[in-house]
Amino acid sequence: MAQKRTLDAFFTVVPKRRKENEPDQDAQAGHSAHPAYPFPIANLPALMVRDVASLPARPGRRINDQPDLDLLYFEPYIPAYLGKQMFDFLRSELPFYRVEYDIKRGGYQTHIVTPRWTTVFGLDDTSYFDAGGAVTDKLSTMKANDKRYDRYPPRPIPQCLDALRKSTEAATNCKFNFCLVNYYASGADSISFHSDDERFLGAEPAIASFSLGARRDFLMKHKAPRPGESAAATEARGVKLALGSGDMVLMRGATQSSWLHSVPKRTGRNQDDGGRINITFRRAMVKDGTENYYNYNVGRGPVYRWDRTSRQMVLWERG
Ligand SMILES: O=C(O)CCC(=O)C(=O)O
Ligand SMILES: [Fe+2]
Repeated sequence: MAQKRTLDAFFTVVPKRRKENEPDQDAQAGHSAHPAYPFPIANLPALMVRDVASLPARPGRRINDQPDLDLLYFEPYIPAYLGKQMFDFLRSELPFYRVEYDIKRGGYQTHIVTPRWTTVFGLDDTSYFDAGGAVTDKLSTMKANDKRYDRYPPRPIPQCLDALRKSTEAATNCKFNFCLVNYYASGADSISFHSDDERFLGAEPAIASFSLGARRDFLMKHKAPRPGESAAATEARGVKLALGSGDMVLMRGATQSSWLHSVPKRTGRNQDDGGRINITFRRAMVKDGTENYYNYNVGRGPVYRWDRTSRQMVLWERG
């Protein structure tokens, strides 16, 4: 019920719009525009783009001292001053969603309200955006025609996130075509134990995961061994990384197939330490990935946007 009260409160707040005579701080940098965006998304100012291009701030440290675990931990990847700027920028400029869906759990239909704000950009490896922004099939170079793209028209990764994607590709030797963003407004927002091992990512997917803003615990535990599998896995200890602003964890190899990860809720004194943004870069190989990511990170509900005055996500109304 707390969830419902919070949502009702959001509906009553109308986002503030820039007045005609107020300077647009992004005027010089411009915007990323696409018909599938709910609104144009501001570009990162040139100075920030320059700074992002010089990352990572530190080399990554390998963590592979446990069965099937292969992490590369950059602590940090983004220095504090830039992490703060990026946190404020992305929270203010991106469209966010509070996705709801129904699942069957233990024979019962359950309604899920995703316990965090989400948004997603990208397109799987079978297609690309042509110069005009049209989703185009790689093989035929014709406009892609597939029902999996119809429900949620794919959105190109905006410049403000693409700068970091390029840096991450260079630092990791991996390719990424998707960018998922989570915003945890407080300790009440969370992600439960799961693995990102969907078939559409292919075998041994590499996922780069950035933290900005409040420090939150990132917990990992080994999956139960499947029948006939070595019991060595059961000897694995849990992993706890207290991820700070600017940190990046690359999860690769057998990590997704063998381990679960979560960001648990925080209660008591730590609940209101401020928001946290998580950015993950991934590579979806096939169209099912595009459909799945938009379904669970954009969905069919309303768009929200950060309001600097009331300091909360408010319903965004086209206008
Ligand atoms: O917020 C995080 O650090 C983790 C997010 C995550 O696991 C996911 O989006 O799949
Ligand atoms: Fe995950």
